[in-house]
Amino acid sequence: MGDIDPSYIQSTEHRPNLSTFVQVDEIPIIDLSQSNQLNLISEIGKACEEWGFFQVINHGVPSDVSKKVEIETKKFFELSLEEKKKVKRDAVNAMGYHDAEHTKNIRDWKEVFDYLVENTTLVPSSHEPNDSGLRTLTNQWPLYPPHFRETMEEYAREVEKLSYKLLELISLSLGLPGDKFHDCFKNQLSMVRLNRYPPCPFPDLALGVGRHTDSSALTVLAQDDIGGLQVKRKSVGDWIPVKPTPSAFIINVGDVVQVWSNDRYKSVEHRVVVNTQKERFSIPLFFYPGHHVVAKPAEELVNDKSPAKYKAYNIGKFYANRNRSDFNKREVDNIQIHHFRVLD
Ligand SMILES: O=C(O)CCC(=O)C(=O)O
Ligand SMILES: [Fe+2]
Repeated sequence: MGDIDPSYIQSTEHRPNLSTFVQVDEIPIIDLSQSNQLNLISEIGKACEEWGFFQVINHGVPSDVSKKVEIETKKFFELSLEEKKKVKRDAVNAMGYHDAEHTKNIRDWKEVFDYLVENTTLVPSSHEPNDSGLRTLTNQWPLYPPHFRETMEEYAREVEKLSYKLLELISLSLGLPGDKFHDCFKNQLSMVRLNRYPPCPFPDLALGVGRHTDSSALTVLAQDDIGGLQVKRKSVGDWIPVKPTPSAFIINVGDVVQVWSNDRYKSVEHRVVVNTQKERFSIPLFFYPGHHVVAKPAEELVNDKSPAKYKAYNIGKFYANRNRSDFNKREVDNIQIHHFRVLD
């Protein structure tokens, strides 16, 4: 079996307890096709408040589009490493193939392919606060498999529609206008990530993705039937596996919604455990505002009794800061939204 590369090893307190790994279905499942809109909004609000996570069914994304994406994803990862590395991500272009992702400076047991929902978008040239320059970020598309690009673009368009719908429902559930945040997604930095978690001989030491919150506004995740995603239960702090539900999407509140909602909805920690037997695929779309957006608690939710819990921060700078940190292992902690928290 050999030894594990030390860069993958989680510190003792963050290793998964595999003996208690049971599939329970506690994360709410919400039917988006229900005709009672008020009920739907209230189910979404409750799930966001209690869990920060829920699954949606009858969501409108055509099943053939999802199926095609699964097939193309598998075909891409089956290519030789040499072929995949023709579209590898580097320090300048954050999009493409990558097999050395780090979460909290520990290497994840996975390989990924990232692409932007808008094929070209603008990001700050650097994370430096005084640098107001912008640069263009463009997707890298592999030559093989031949239908990869069109399949991925079609998928992104469909899941983007669902993301806008969820954003509207979440806004309404906070008592805000449905279109409150719509314009924040002009020039969006949203990205789709194809994740492949290979079987791992050391599932007790490594994680597919270490514990983290998503820095998006919200995340719309498709997973296969293997399982491995775990969510930290808000009330108790233990790790709850998200049982795969056929053709459902898993939705989670990201850091931006936590800030917009002034902490009513929390961006909840999650992680992925791996197993010795089976590879697993998952596909999140991180629905992410444009670089120009200044994130701060919605003014309707702030008053004398409930003052703003966050200082305003620029989405583009946050993104630029994060993107330099997951490419290489760094000695300092990544930027997090709690750095913008107003101290009580
Ligand atoms: O693979 C999964 O189920 C979740 C992946 C994840 O949390 C992420 O990529 O941010
Ligand atoms: Fe995540």
